[in-house]
Amino acid sequence: MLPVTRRATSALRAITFAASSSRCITRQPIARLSLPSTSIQPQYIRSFTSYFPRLQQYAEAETEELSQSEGQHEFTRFEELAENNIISPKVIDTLTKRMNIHDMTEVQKMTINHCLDGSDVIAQAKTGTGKTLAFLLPIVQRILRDGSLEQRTRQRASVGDIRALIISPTRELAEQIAVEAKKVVANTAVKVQTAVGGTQKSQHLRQMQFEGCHILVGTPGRVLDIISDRSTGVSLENIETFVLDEADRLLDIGFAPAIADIQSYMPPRAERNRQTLMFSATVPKSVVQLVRETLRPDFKFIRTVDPNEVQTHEHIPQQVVFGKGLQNQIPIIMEVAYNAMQAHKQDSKNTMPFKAIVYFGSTAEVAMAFDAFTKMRDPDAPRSMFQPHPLDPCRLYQMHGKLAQAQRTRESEGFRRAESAILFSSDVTARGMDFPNVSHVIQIGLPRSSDDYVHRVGRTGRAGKSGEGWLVLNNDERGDIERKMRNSGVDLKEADLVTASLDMTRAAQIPAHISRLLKYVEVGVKSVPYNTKAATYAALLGVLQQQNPNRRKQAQLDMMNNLAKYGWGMQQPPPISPKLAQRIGFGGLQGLRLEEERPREFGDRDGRGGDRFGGRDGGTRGYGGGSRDGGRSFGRDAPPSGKGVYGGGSRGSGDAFDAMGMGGGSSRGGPRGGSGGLGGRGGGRDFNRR
Ligand SMILES: Nc1ncnc2c1ncn2[C@@H]1O[C@H](COP(=O)(O)OP(=O)(O)OP(=O)(O)O)[C@@H](O)[C@H]1O
Repeated sequence: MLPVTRRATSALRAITFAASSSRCITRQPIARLSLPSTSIQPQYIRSFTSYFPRLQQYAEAETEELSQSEGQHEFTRFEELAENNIISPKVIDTLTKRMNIHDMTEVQKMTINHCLDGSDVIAQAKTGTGKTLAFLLPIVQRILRDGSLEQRTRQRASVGDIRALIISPTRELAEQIAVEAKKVVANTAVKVQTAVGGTQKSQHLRQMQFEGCHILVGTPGRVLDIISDRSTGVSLENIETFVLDEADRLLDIGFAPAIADIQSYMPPRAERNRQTLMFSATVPKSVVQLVRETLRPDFKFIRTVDPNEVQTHEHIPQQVVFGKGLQNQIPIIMEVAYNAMQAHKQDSKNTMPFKAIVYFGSTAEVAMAFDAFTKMRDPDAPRSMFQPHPLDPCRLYQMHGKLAQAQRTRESEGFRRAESAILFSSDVTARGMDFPNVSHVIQIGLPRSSDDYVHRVGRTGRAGKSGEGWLVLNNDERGDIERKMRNSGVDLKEADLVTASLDMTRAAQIPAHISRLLKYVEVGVKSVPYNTKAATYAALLGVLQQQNPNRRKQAQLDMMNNLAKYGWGMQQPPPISPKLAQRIGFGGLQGLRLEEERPREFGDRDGRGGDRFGGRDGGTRGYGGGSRDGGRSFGRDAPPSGKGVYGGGSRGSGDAFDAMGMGGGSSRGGPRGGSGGLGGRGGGRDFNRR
C-alpha cells in the first residue's frame, strides 16, 4: 500500500475545486504521483480499478495514510513507474535506455496519474516541459493493458481499432508528436499513424490499412476527411482517449466545428467511456468555459504555472529593442546574429551556437527576409559562386503556410538538424515545435497577444536548456507592448543595439563592423525581386493596421514609405490596389500610390519596378556602395567631412567579420582588394539552401 502525504491530497482538492468553480488556481506544482482526486465518484473509481487495482489500493489508503511524513514515496523517476507496475517496463525501458529520459518533469508528475485513472484533464505547463510525454505515456499504458493487442495485431492489422486520437493545430506538430509516440511504443505492438493535410491521403491510408493503427495523430481537417469516409474503414468506435494538443489554439483558429464533427464519429459517452485531455502552455479562462461541455463535469484542471506568475521561463532572458523605423528591422536581426556568433566564437564552451527562429506577422515578411538573407554577401569580395555567406556557417531556412508540404518538411528537418541556423518563420512553428538547441527567438513586430508571445519564446530554453528572447518593435510601440503584456508577468528588459538607434534616413558615423553588416544587408535586400517587395509592402500595411489600430493612418503610411525607401532602396513606394487602400481606410493619404498610377519607368527585371539601390554602383546611393570613406546613407549624400556614413573605417579596417570568417576583406583596399560593386542584378545569385 502506498502512503501519500497530506499536502498531496489537499492540493488535489484544490485542483478539483479549481475545475469545478472554473477559478484558475492551483498555485504550486505538486511534485508527486498521488491519489486520485476525492472528487471522482466512487462508482467511477470502481470501474477503473478493474483495470488498475492499485488505484483501489490508493483510494483505501487515503485516509489512513494522510499523516505520513512528506516526501515519502514520491515518484520522481520514470523507473519507479515501471517498478510499481504503473507503466509497462517495456515503455519505461525505451524511455530510459533509448531516449535517456529518467526524471519526470512537474507536469508529468502531476498529470500521469490523473490521465491513467481515466479523468478528463486540462493541463497547463510552461513551454518545453514535456507535456507530450505526459499525455503519451498514459495513452500507451491504457492500450497496453489490453493483453490481447499483441496477438491481434500479429494476426490482422486493423484501422478499426483506433484507441487514441491526438489532434494538433499544425501539420509539423502532428508529425512531431507522431515521431515521439513511435519512439515510446518502439518496444510494443502499438501502431502510430498520422493524418495531416498537404500530404498524399491515399498513400497514408494504404500504410494505415497495411500496418493497422492504435494511435492516430493528425490535423482536424484531414482526420475528419478520413473518418467521414466510411470506405476507408477507419473507425473511432473503440476510442478511449481523445487529446487536443495546444487546445486553446485549436479553438482560437476556428477548428471548433471540425473538432465537434470529429467527436460525432465517436460512440456516445454513455455507451463507451472516453477520456478527453487538453494540453497547452496557455489556457485562457474563455477556453475553459468553451470546453466545459466537452469534458466531464469532474474534469481536472492541472496547472504547474500560477496564472499570476510569469508564464515564460526565468532562465530565458527576454529583451525588447525599439528601432527607429521599420527599416531598422533587418539590420537589427543581423546585429543580433553577429553578436551571438561572435560570443560563441569567443567562448564556445559557455555559449550555444547561434540557432534562431525569427517570427514575423505575415508570410510575405517571412519570404522577404529569407530572400534578403540568403542573398547577402560581401560586396567587396571577388565574385565567385563559392563565396561564403557572410553568416557562414549559419544556415538559413524558412517556414510558412504558403510553402508546399514537401518543402515545409525539408525546411523543418534541415533546421532541426543544423547546428547553427536561422529559421524565418510565420506562426506555424510558434506552438509545440521542439527544435533542438534553439539559442534565440527573435520576434519582429507586436505579437498578437501575450499568449502568442509566450509560445514563440518557448521555442528556446526547452527542457531546461538556456536561450534568449528578443522582441523588435518600433519606438512608438512602447505603450502597446506594455498594455499587451500587462497581465502576463513577462519581464522584458530594454536593450540597445547600434542598428536600432540608427537613423537610416540620414548620414551617421557608425562602427566598422556595423557598417559591414549594413553592406551585407544592402546586397541582400537589393537582390530581392520587386514583386516580393511590393507583396510585402501590401501585406505589412494590413498587418500594421491590425497590430497598431491606434496609430494614425498617415503615420503608418509614412513608416511604410520610409521602409520602402530607406530599408528596401526603392525609388518610390510600390502602388497598392485601390481595394486594399479602401479596406484598410488609407484612401486619400499623402504618399499613397494606387496601382493605376504605376509609372513605366519602374521596370526592372520583371518590368514592374525600379530599385533605389540601383545597379552596380549603388544607384542613388545606398548603404555603402563601396565608397572609400565608408558608405553612404540610404539616399543622402555623404557628409562633407568625408567621415564614413554607415561605413566608418571600412577601408582596410579588417573588421571583426574577417576574424569570424564572415566574409572577405572590407571595402576597397581591404585584404582581398575586392572590386566593389555587386554586379547589379547578377548580384542576386541565390545562396539559398545554406
Ligand atoms: N522528463 C523529461 N526529461 C528530460 N527531457 C524531457 C522530459 N520529458 C520530455 N523531455 C524532452 O523535452 C522536450 C520538450 O518536450 P515537449 O515538446 O513535450 O514540451 P511541451 O511542454 O509540449 O512544449 P510546448 O508547450 O512548446 O508544446 C522534448 O525534446 C522532450 O523529448
